Amino acid sequence: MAANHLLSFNGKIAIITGASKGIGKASAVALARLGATVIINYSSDEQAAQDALAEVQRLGTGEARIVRADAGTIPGVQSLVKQTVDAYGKIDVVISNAGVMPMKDLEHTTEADFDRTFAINVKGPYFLAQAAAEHMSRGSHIILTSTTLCAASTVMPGYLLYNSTKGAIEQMTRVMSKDLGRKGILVNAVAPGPTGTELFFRGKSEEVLKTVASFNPQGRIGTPEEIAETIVFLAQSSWVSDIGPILSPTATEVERHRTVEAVRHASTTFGFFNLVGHGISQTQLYRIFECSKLFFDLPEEKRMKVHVGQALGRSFRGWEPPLIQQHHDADINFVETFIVGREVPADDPDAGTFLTGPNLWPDLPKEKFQDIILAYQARMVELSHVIIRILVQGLPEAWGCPLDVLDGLTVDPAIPMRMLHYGPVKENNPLQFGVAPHTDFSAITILLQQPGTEGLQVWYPPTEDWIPVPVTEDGFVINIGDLMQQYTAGYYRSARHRVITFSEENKHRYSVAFFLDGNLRFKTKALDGSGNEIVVGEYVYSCLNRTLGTRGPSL
Ligand SMILES: O=C(O)CCC(=O)C(=O)O
Ligand SMILES: [Fe+2]
Repeated sequence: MAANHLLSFNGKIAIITGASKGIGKASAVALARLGATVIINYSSDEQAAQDALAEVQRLGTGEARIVRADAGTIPGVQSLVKQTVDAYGKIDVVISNAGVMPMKDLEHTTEADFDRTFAINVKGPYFLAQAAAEHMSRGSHIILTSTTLCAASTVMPGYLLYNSTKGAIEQMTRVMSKDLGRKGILVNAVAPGPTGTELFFRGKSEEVLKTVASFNPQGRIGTPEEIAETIVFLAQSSWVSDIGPILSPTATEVERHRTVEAVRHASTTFGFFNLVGHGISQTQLYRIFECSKLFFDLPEEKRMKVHVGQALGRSFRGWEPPLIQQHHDADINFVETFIVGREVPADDPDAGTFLTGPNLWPDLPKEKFQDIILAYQARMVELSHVIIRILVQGLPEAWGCPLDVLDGLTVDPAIPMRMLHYGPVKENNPLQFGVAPHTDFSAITILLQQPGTEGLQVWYPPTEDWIPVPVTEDGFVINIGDLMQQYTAGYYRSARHRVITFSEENKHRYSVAFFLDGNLRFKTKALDGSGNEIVVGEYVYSCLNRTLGTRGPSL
């Protein structure tokens, strides 16, 4: 599993401009080390490109090829894209790294200097993004290169022209991320400070280098490898987090740290991520859908026997027909649900209290239904414990949270699990949702989507867009719920999401949403120390009551 994680760029195609030297070369090597196929673009130094190619090939992990093209011209970037797509059929990562750094102040800039510098540093990246975007799918990345103005601006008038181009790149990044965000392509920029590349050393005296190094908080000039690490981080698919290294006893600290970082990044940015590397076999995973089908195929009178109204007291479990739970008065939710909770015997003193009690089991063979569902549920409790700990490790260090700070959540937890069935919806009515826009009340939700179906979408505020959440084979969708957002004072985002299953075909969709609400008596303040204590039971009760409207069972 650890090895698998190390090769997290397996099958990914990355174009890197100006990759024969410096930061571009270091990025090509770093990505190839993780399994990527790298397109090493260069414009003039054939020997350096061959050396970079050889270095990548020596790794024996990723593939590579060199492509000569002038990354500062439109025909150049178009040819680069064409050669890549002809060979590999797609592009996953574009790193616009090629650049020039002439020393030109206002007085000494000629029109030719201006045009050439803007062509390589701005025009090339602009049109490369344009040419590449149509071959890039959701979750792919474009990374542009800016520059950092450290401390009090260290930029001397001599770099007026160069820094003008980098200013353009920064604005381009902001707006292009919105433009391409609509297609799910992520656009970022790295802004290295003084970095020890050949381009940087050119024309600088020892003395100048010393002065520049002193501007850096660490008193030294950075290395291309350090910048490449950031580029690799940005190029990682933010939707997918592999928790293999957390579960594997042989994984290194670096690998574990990478998982924590990926989860932290996704949870602060989207509030959603795909989780793989959980170690649960495909057979065990997908058997739960056979249970769903068995149940929802039962005739209505058999489903009625386990109607939520039959559940003991306020334990809230059993069959919930469509239309009960509503998030807004006007919306219609076309989903029916079979709810299973933690099995608490009827003679337990707490049985019948909120979310606590025995499950209602329909007239189906125990070994084909109940046993499989409870085994799945047990795995989800274990998995939720692992995820909670990863999330705790991703919290700001300044909060000083011990690893087990939220462990109490997973002790005898309230775990309503909704086995969901969306019948065919053929009418395209904007108010007709599988599930209307909402956030979950839970700490976290572990969702399993049926392969081959679609419909789940998440709201992404920066681009004000609903983004489809793809089904990852063998993967879970994890989302941060309201309770976790409260605990982390908003550091992790509880993201709005919805389900739309409208389709011309007669399509059913099944999914299973496991909500870790947590131990109902567990209480803590927000982990940054702010606010009042939150008691899980009280919190979830108030959230649930809000959405049930007048049609829900009284709790
Ligand atoms: O079915 C799904 O994919 C999501 C369901 C959901 O968001 C929910 O039940 O809270
Ligand atoms: Fe949800």
